[in-house]
Amino acid sequence: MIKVGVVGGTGYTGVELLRLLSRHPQVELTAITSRGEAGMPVAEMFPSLRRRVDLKFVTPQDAQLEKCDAVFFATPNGIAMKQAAELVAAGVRVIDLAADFRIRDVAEWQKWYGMEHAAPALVAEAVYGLPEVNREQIRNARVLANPGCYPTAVQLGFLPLVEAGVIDADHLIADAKSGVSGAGRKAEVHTLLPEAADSFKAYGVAGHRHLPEIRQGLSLAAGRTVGLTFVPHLTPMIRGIHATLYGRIKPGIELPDLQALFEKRYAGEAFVDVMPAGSHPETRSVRASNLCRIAVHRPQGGDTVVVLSVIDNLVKGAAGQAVQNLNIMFGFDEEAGLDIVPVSP
Ligand SMILES: NC(=O)C1=CN([C@@H]2O[C@H](COP(=O)(O)OP(=O)(O)OC[C@H]3O[C@@H](n4cnc5c(N)ncnc54)[C@H](OP(=O)(O)O)[C@@H]3O)[C@@H](O)[C@H]2O)C=CC1
Ligand SMILES: CC(=O)N[C@@H](CCC(=O)OP(=O)(O)O)C(=O)O
Repeated sequence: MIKVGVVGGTGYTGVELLRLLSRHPQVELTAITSRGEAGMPVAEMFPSLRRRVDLKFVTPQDAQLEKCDAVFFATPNGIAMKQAAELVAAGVRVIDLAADFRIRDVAEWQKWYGMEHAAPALVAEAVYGLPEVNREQIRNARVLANPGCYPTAVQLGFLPLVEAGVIDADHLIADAKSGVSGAGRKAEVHTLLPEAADSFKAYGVAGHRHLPEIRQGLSLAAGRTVGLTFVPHLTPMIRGIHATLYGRIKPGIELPDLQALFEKRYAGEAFVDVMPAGSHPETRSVRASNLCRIAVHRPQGGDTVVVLSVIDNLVKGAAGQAVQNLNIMFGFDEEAGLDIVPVSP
């Protein structure tokens, strides 16, 4: 058993972590924080956790955190970077669900996130936690940068094509749609029911902070800087991301069987399901699970490959992937606590 803490236990990814960790056979939940609700029983705020989580919220400064083997930060950007060094020095392994350690180029991070980085040295040692790419490095990570939700869906969809060098890496297009829980639990006008329901809109077309993260991952896979157009959309659903990805087949190459390429790339991956040729995966088919379902198409046998990639933003896009990373870091079965059948409907 390992002792685990969660900083930010009142948010959407925080409560999702608690749902998953409370049924994890090798985890003892030890400290769950809230700045405003310290002292309140966790199950009073989240009755879904009654009989599962028998702790009260503590403040983010609570000494219990330093006694944990691992601490998750399910907090806004810019929080983990201030607390991680102290925890790491105390022997705690840190898993950040925010973006503090995702971008290797600190100046680039500061540009996109609009703040000064408090722990550049930890950025250098942090491991980017996309298990399907970095499993070996994740095993020894002291600081784990859990990928963003859009970056998970987009990278998993593009990777087989980019690694094989079969599409024009200068002109990748990712058209992605997210449910409203992607914006978190904090009160904001654009996530109010009358604002978000029965409507559909793009945002961040001029530049979204996930663009440099996706570009970094795909550039490493391609061995050169890729060109990417990324357009996120807000859809009136609660959970889920649907990414529709477009790539131009390089002229004059001998194109491999695309279905076989994807099946081979993800053979043995517990959480990536390559659907049969011709499929149209639904976000509903991964709801509440750590799965990414992918389908690859080549419409009319033309020069464009279309990949459809779906995840639950709160699970494979956040808390589930974070637990998957914890499992790898501590040598547990990678599926421990994550053997979940998606909820449908
Ligand atoms: N929602 C999603 O789909 C995804 C989210 N993420 C990332 O995960 C992180 C959490 O997201 P989400 O759960 O949606 O956010 P929420 O807004 O729902 O929750 C944020 C949590 O952080 C706590 N918190 C806020 N400020 C501080 C602070 N200064 N110190 C300590 N705790 C603080 C809040 O608790 P309290 O106020 O009670 O202290 C709350 O529990 C974010 O960085 C987000 O970008 C990543 C992938 C997907
Ligand atoms: C729908 C929605 O608002 N989604 C959020 C992205 C999700 C998120 O929390 O960002 P990180 O993965 O970087 O932590 C957004 O576009 O800002």
